[in-house]
Amino acid sequence: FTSGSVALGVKRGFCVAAAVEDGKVKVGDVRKGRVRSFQEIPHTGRSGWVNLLRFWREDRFRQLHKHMERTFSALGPIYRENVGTLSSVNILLPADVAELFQSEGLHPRRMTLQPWATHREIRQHSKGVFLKNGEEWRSDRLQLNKEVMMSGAVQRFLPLLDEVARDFCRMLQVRVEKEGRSLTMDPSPDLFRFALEASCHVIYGERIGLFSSSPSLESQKFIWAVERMLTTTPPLLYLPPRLLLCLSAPLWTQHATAWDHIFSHAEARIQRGYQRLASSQGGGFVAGAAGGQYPGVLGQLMEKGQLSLDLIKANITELMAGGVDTTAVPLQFALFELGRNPEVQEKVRQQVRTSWAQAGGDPQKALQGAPLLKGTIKEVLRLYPVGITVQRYPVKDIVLQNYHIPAGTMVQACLYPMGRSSEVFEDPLRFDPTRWSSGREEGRRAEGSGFRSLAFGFGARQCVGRRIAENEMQLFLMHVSGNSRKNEIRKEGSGKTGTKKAHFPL
Ligand code: HEM
Repeated sequence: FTSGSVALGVKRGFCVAAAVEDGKVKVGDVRKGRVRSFQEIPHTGRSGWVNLLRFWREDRFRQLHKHMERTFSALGPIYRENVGTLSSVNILLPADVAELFQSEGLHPRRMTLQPWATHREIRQHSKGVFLKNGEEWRSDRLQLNKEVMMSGAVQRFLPLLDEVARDFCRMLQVRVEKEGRSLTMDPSPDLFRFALEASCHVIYGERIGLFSSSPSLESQKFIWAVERMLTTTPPLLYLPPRLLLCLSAPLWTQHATAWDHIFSHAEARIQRGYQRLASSQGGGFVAGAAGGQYPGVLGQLMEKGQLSLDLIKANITELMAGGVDTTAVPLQFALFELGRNPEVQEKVRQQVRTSWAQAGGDPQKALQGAPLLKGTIKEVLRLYPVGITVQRYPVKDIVLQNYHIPAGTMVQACLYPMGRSSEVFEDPLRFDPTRWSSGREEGRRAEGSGFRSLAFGFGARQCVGRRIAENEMQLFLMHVSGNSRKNEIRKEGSGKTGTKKAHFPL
């Protein structure tokens, strides 16, 4: 992760919106050369199958972010790509993303992750918001928003995340004390446990004891299953899953088995949650009646009864699958960046300490008083985005970089190259959480600058777990870095892929 920033080879086109009228680009404008045609967009080769072969041969699936960065450098700020059965238009400038966002419609659509969808279909599981589209998606999504996105929901689940973050720090402190003066460790397994413990507490209202000296093997297996499911997804995206299923291809079998495991883990906990709630309410669910205690997202959805049990299961399983790697990996990068930028770490720590002292023990107030925590997370996700693209299918014709994009084309905002582009960010490789502070000049650097922080996607279809993830990560950093004067994070080792070890001295 030490590459240079993206230098764009082509100048930006002129005013994009002028040629679109009533959702259609005027044919005359295309013919007269005012707007260039779709076919003229620079591309990486016409044959999707030849490209797919190249991807396999050069192992590009694991380096897709680098491939995109290189391609933008070579072809400019927009290019087309066909790989296997998929075709996309790729963009990275905020003004273009803003244009895309304006044409996403009432039911925004992402690229379907076909292997995930095929798994649900062959096992006859319902789909959750991640895989649904249209009105079906919207009606589930509105229910979920109430439980995980709205400010009332955040207030309900924040104390649960705070409890898990504090316990994690206590466990770390005990380890530091046992080790003597300092502790050097690979934080990765602990971060995954932290993320799973936090997810289970918020989603099921249940602590699962992952910080004990003998955490359960079942939970470890769940973590492995999520990792296996995620690593087998990219190569499967470009091949028809049903064909692989017929051939019993090992890649497909591994993928489907990983999903089966994720489903059975969720199923067992949902059953337990159901029984717990039923017994606490004498057999029937009444909204808000679980003894006044917050019963977790699952309990809330069951109490309200607006979604069928089947849909609750589908959505809860997706929340669980989406909730572990997504926060554990950025936290690892946060430790890495804070470790190798001690002056930034000190600034964050100072702000956290002051805020903590003024917050009177209220974690939400403490977070609000320490905006550098939010800046740190934004900065980590800018440099190391979890999902490297956000895709949409515009519902009307649009013009990007002066090229005609017909409605229904898959357009991807490429987050990794955007985060490292010097056209979009000043000194892009510098880790600087203050660049997100309000009033900083840089905020106005690029046109459409509201569309520079896109790690959670945008609009009505943005990440539904966003508030859980942001608060979970910020509380973790608050407790690990600032709450105790003793915790100072140092980076140890020099692994190519980021943090090898974190060092916590007394
Ligand atoms: C750093 C952490 C995370 C990042 C960067 C992230 C990123 C994303 C992105 C980019 C999308 C697509 C949004 C779009 O199309 O505009 C998404 C969707 C989604 N995420 Fe996350 N996510 C994170 C954490 C989580 C967590 C903790 C959960 C569950 C608790 C979760 C559950 C979901 C679900 C269910 C969707 C589909 C939403 C829909 O289509 O309506 N994510 N996420």
